[in-house]
Amino acid sequence: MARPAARPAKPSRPARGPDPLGTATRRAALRLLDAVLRRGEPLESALALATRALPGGPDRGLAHAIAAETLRRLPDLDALIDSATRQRLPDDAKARFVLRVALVQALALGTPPHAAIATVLPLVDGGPKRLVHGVFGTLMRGGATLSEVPSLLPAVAERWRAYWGEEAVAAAARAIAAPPPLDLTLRDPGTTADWVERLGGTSLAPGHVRLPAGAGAVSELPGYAEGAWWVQDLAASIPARLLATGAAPGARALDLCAAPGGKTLQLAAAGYAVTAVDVSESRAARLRDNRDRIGLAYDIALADVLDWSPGAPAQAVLVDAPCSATGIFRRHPDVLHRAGDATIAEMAELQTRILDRAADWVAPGGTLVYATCSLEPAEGEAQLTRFLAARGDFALAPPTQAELPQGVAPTSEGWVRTLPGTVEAVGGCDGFFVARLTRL
Ligand SMILES: C[S@@+](CC[C@H](N)C(=O)[O-])C[C@H]1O[C@@H](n2cnc3c(N)ncnc32)[C@H](O)[C@@H]1O
Repeated sequence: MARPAARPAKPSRPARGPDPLGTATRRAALRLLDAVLRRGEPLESALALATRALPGGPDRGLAHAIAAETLRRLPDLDALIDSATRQRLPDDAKARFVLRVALVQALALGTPPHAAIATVLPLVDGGPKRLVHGVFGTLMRGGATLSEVPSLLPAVAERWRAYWGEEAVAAAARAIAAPPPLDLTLRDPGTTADWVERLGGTSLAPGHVRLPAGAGAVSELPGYAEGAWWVQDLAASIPARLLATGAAPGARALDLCAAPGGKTLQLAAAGYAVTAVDVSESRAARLRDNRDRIGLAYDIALADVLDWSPGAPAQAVLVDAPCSATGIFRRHPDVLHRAGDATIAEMAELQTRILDRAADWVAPGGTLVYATCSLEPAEGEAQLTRFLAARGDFALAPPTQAELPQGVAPTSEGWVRTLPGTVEAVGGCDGFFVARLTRL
């Protein structure tokens, strides 16, 4: 029998030497972009693995900043790249990724152009180095700039234009450009004026303090160590505000989908005996950490709401449902790249299952609040319309103006919808849908 011919040895890839100074950070930024854009992972979840080779916090922070700013500016960066290449680079070409990272540094992050390109060129080793160098050089010599207000991704702009109109799309683009303020929720709303003064902030509601962007490290701010407040966007504070009204001390509240626990803390501070349920172990750990730091009491159940059930119905039930999270795009620009029609439909289906199950745990005369940090009506308005049509034993309990922050009003339907233009003149807020219902 003839022996099979020996296979020619594969040329082995030369081992990669150590990265030149600064390149390891850009390599990590590239890995983050790859995780978000090619694999659909959340930027924050990809961070630990992508940056594990970096020596410390500042390098990790820079890798994160490069990736986040690239995601904010992606349509404009790509338009520049396309304007300088004869043949369009495929969306997933390494050269395009590397050019995005070089350009965002030079045009948005203040890195000198020679450093921006020198630190990324080793990333295309064995690839089209000359092309990358050439495109970058052409754009720099031609005085390329990025517009002050970034362009929204076309698919997102089209979706939101259809739902919310042109002005909301323009406000969303402006919101991407401006770093959002820091919102704090106070453990004791009665101390609002004191904390506004101590922290040098402003307030749009009892128990709320707003500090300008860049207020410094959160853990260094007065009141952090003593647990006087926690970080929570103004819009995110609305769902629990609607349950705090008329809370009977010691009444039972279920906070389903609770971690990291901003709303759990509000409910506990309002006097409820809260059970906080979440399926994620790592996120539930933050429920514990926050409880320890703030010094409020609540029970934590690590469980899937679709399997779990409470021993008895509760006076208050909060469903802050998992969602596409497109309403938090200012702090998490990756959501806009990851949440397409399929994700939105998948999340809406999960929300339906959670909401329908949770509704049965509301005691007669009790209150149910349903909320999502999404700008997609399928996860808000349509979800509630469906629920109300199916459940004659629930009725909307519209919020009063006094229950809502300044600048936020209930809609004519009787729920709350915050949009990119909401309170824009004083720093804006996340996009949320919130509805309160009473069980008859
Ligand atoms: C929007 S976040 C909650 C934010 C939280 N309410 C707060 O204010 O800090 C949604 C949460 O739902 C949790 N989750 C998703 N599916 C779940 C399920 N089937 N059962 C329980 N929790 C779930 C996720 O782990 C996530 O922490």
